[in-house]
Amino acid sequence: MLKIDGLNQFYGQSHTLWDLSLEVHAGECLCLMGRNGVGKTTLLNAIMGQLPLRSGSVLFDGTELAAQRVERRAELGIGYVPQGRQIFPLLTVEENLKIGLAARRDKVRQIPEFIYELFPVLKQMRQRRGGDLSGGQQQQLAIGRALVLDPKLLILDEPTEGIQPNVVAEIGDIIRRLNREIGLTVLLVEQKLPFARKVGDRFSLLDRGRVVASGAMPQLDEQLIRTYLTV
Ligand SMILES: Nc1ncnc2c1ncn2[C@@H]1O[C@H](COP(=O)(O)OP(=O)(O)OP(=O)(O)O)[C@@H](O)[C@H]1O
Repeated sequence: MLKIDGLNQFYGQSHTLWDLSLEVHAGECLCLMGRNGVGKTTLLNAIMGQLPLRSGSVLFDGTELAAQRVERRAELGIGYVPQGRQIFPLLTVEENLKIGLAARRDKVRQIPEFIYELFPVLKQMRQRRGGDLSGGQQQQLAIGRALVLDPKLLILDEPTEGIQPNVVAEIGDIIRRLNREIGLTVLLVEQKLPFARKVGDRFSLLDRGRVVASGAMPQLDEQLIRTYLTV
């Protein structure tokens, strides 16, 4: 579904992603893992068109994204939950969710009821401002907003960062349900090992801007963890 090939990216003179190739297959949940600063967020920003690529290709469902305007990704069916959530604090929960509607391919302009079923707290708080929500509630809102456009691929950047354990578990259950029951393809950046093991089918490990190991989640063994994950 998403095929990244030979991607190189620079911040000024600093070569950050090196000949990076990666594939996310339809229907799977791929966990992109690695220590702080190895380039995980940079890769997601490059996929989302928020950073220029020096070279390489990002194919989504057969469309080359590198040449497309940023908004095209949502229109093609990529939902994105960025690091830090990026909720609009002065807009209500409902208004935040409606932002995702503009990109829907079927021109539906109403928030689908299943979003509120997945996240009942968003229904309860739909007239409250985004800035009034707790961190966990904001993360649910960010995921809800990405789902509103009815994506084929959901990309999440560390959705558990700074969130209470009970909400982390809830978010894990929801990602798993979306993936296994609805068949939504997921690309997840995650540092928490138990969470990654729970929701991921496969992993790809990044180190200094390169993919250094990939495989089925049970193949993520102690040696890989020691070499590329623990600090
Ligand atoms: N806007 C920027 N300008 C210059 N260098 C940057 C910029 N953003 C990130 N970097 C550098 O690029 C490298 C990769 O950063 P990136 O944020 O992609 O890593 P990460 O794996 O997502 O880390 P984290 O888990 O801390 O978010 C780091 O060395 C970082 O300092």
